[in-house]
Amino acid sequence: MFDRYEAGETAVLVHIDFADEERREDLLELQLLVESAGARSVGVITGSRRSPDRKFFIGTGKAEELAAMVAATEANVVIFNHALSPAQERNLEMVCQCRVLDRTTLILDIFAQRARTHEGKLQVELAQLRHMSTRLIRGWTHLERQKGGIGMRGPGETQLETDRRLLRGRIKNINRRLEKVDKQREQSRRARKRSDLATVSLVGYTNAGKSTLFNALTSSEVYAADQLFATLDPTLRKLALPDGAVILADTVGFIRHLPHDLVAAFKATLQETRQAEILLHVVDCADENMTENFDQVQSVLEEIDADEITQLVVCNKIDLLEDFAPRIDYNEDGKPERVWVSAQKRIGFDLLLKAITELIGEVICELTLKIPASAGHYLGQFYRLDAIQQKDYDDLGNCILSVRLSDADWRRLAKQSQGELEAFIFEPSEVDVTC
Ligand SMILES: Nc1nc2c(ncn2[C@@H]2O[C@H](COP(=O)(O)OP(=O)(O)OP(=O)(O)O)[C@@H](O)[C@H]2O)c(=O)[nH]1
Repeated sequence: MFDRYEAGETAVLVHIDFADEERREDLLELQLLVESAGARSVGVITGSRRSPDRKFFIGTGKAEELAAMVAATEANVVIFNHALSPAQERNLEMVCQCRVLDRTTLILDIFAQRARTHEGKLQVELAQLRHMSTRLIRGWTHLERQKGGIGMRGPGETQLETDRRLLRGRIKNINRRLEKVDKQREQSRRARKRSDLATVSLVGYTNAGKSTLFNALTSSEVYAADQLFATLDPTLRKLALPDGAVILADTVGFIRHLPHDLVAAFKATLQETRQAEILLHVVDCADENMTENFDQVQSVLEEIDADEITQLVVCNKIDLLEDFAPRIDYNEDGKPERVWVSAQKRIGFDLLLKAITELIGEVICELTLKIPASAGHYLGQFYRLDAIQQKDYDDLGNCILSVRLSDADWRRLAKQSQGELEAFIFEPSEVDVTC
């Protein structure tokens, strides 16, 4: 990280307080993000507004104040804690005479630095290219083009100079390669399902301690660092439980207002989350923004249709709380709801494994359905989930289907069918089955 500081990327940060909760960001988090990107903050401009100014996002007076601070500090980049329109970026660059980046570009840059696998790199490149394509029209020529620096790193950095036609070609090419990787991933997921091991996916706000927990539980060496988004690619390991085993998946850290392009680009990674039987939602219980971060993660989970999956909240970093012993909190149905641990100090792991074991028994559902020929389209849905254990037909042409799938998948399908699938549940002994 130090060589990045030596590279001398100095930034003036701009943070505006909005009354509107939807637009509100956290200044401390921006500072962490900037640090994670390897830059050094040399000044901060703050203010409050009802809504963004069309031309500069901040008002004209603030824009002048910003330009003066850039000149005084000799900063080489301005970073906004908000999403800017291409026109606002261009106008601000004219006034400040330096590069101006928005929050999306900053997050994409961090992702570009951290991506480790082929798939992760492709996903980041795709998101960067999409973001860039909205900004290609602007007059870059008035600014000195330096190689490197925030927003210019990563696989897509040379693409700014290419025309839209080339950019579109590149996007198409990446999409094709990603589709291929996606298929391979799907195959390995199916193989995993066949092995009958449930998948437990770690989710959580960035820096909550997922990778540390993943490493400690599986004794592997996934990159864990006190930087945001140290994890970008899902990593899978077998985790032994007191009676059995599960697949543990480490996934990307979430953040509020995760750029939409990024959610789209990371679809495959998040898909891993969607298909898990249990989510371990890791929270940093020593962080004062704990509740807010928790809600942000929940809303991303909703967005990717993963909010129906059974969750166990892992309250991590209890070593930072005073006099705190590990424990399991149960809900009124007697199911484990929260476990208090320290991933770094390896405290409370026995309780965590106990809680996962207790939940695993509840999350797989096995059913037999009698599906009439007229509702044959449901079969494809079970095939796609690789949930079919046995398939027979009775004399009337009804399909007698034994399925094994996660409780969350079943609930999702049942909801989509508006109750029809539930009406097909039956006891096999009721009919005379002929193969
Ligand atoms: N004190 C303390 N620090 C912890 C604990 N667990 C993790 N950390 C620290 O928290 C920081 C973030 O941990 P990571 O495991 O990289 O977090 P992550 O959730 O994987 O982060 P992303 O990759 O950004 O999503 C690191 O500096 C860890 O050493 C803990 O139990 N106690």
